[in-house]
Amino acid sequence: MAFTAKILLLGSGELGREFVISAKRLGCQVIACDSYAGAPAMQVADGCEVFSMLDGAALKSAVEKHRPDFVVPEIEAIRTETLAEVEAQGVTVVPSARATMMTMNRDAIREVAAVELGLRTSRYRYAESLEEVLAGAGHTGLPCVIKPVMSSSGKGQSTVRSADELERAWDYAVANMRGDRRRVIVEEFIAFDYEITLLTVRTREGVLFCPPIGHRQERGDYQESWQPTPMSAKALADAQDMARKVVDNLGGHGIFGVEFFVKGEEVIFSELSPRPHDTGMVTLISQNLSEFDLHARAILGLPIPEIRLYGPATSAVILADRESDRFRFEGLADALATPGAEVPDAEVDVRLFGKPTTRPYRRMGVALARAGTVEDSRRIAADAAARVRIVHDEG
Ligand SMILES: Nc1ncnc2c1ncn2[C@@H]1O[C@H](COP(=O)(O)OP(=O)(O)OP(=O)(O)O)[C@@H](O)[C@H]1O
Ligand SMILES: NCC(=O)N[C@@H]1O[C@H](COP(=O)([O-])[O-])[C@@H](O)[C@H]1O
Ligand SMILES: [Mg+2]
Repeated sequence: MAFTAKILLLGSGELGREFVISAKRLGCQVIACDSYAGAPAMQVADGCEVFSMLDGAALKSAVEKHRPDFVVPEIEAIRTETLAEVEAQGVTVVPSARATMMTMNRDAIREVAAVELGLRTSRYRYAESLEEVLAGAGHTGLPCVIKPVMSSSGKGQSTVRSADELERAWDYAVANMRGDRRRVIVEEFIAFDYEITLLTVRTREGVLFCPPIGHRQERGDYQESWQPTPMSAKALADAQDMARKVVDNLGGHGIFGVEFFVKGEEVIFSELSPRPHDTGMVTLISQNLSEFDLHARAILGLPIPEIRLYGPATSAVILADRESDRFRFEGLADALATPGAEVPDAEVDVRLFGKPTTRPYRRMGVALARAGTVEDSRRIAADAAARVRIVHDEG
């Protein structure tokens, strides 16, 4: 069998699963890796390996065993020193070993954005002790947001409104941080009007943008995302300009999810993922090429003649509420029948990720909706998501 390319995927969640489908449609062979067996992307890949992505030796031996053309990170927490070694040996790390290293560490990417590129960010300080947290909050003012430098999906993150909450926020960050650096970023709380993800594709021919995605977060994790989100031409141009500067600095080819806060006409850079973004799952229904298709094409050097929005669309998450490995979904038929006759142009779809276990707030699926307006698509996607119920078999 002749494959277009061989890909080693590091992380095998829902984003990886859709990426595998896109890459396999273009004739790639994909080996999916994660720390547990039966992960979502493994179920649709050609092969799999189970090891911790933070285990450098295991990562190296997976690369040696499979000899991939591309190593494609899907999660943030990866032994990035090993990726640098792999890259030095001639394997393409997507988008680049440096990009994965910089974005895994909030302090590293913040230095690039705020200091090297001079982009507008929130005021911030780093802290490695409670004393430094107190000093940091003195610099940013209250409220402030405290986040481990290594974490994602809001883990270990809290917003502090009064000084007596700082100690709890520090303890919470330390207890939920990944990796071995006891370090947090203390950020000025931005009372933004709205926040966006600007999906930015870096290809051999240049940089392309998807229409901006708006989203709503709870506990630092996204609940719904919609596309397009209304923005002034000036704010969009500013966001695109900043996104281009950051991705050009990071280099390589692929899709990036660049996050901004917008307040009035002011656009504030927050952070970015050098890979498909969770809020970008809306593109599974909104665009001619999803963020996963775009990532695959950019990596493989295939043309992207046009990114076309089919119409306003929303993704809404389906979350679990407890820890369990004995559960099933109910209401799928009901969800797919949303919205019935009253919105004739609407389309609804569901993605269930196939995660083997539930835990509180774990994302198990998304409902997708496209309609005549963003408001209609939000309402329909929320309805459809609510109709999918996770039922637990007791005993
Ligand atoms: N400085 C801030 N001011 C106001 N809100 C903030 C600030 N920092 C973070 N938030 C809120 O928390 C959300 C999550 O923050 P952030 O993106 O930094 O965390 P994350 O753990 O990297 O999440 P993910 O990995 O899902 O992108 C933001 O999308 C925003 O809604
Ligand atoms: N914000 C990052 C993000 O959404 N990442 C996605 O979640 C998966 C982990 O899910 P899990 O924690 O339920 O295993 C990751 O593998 C990735 O697909
Ligand atoms: Mg984020």
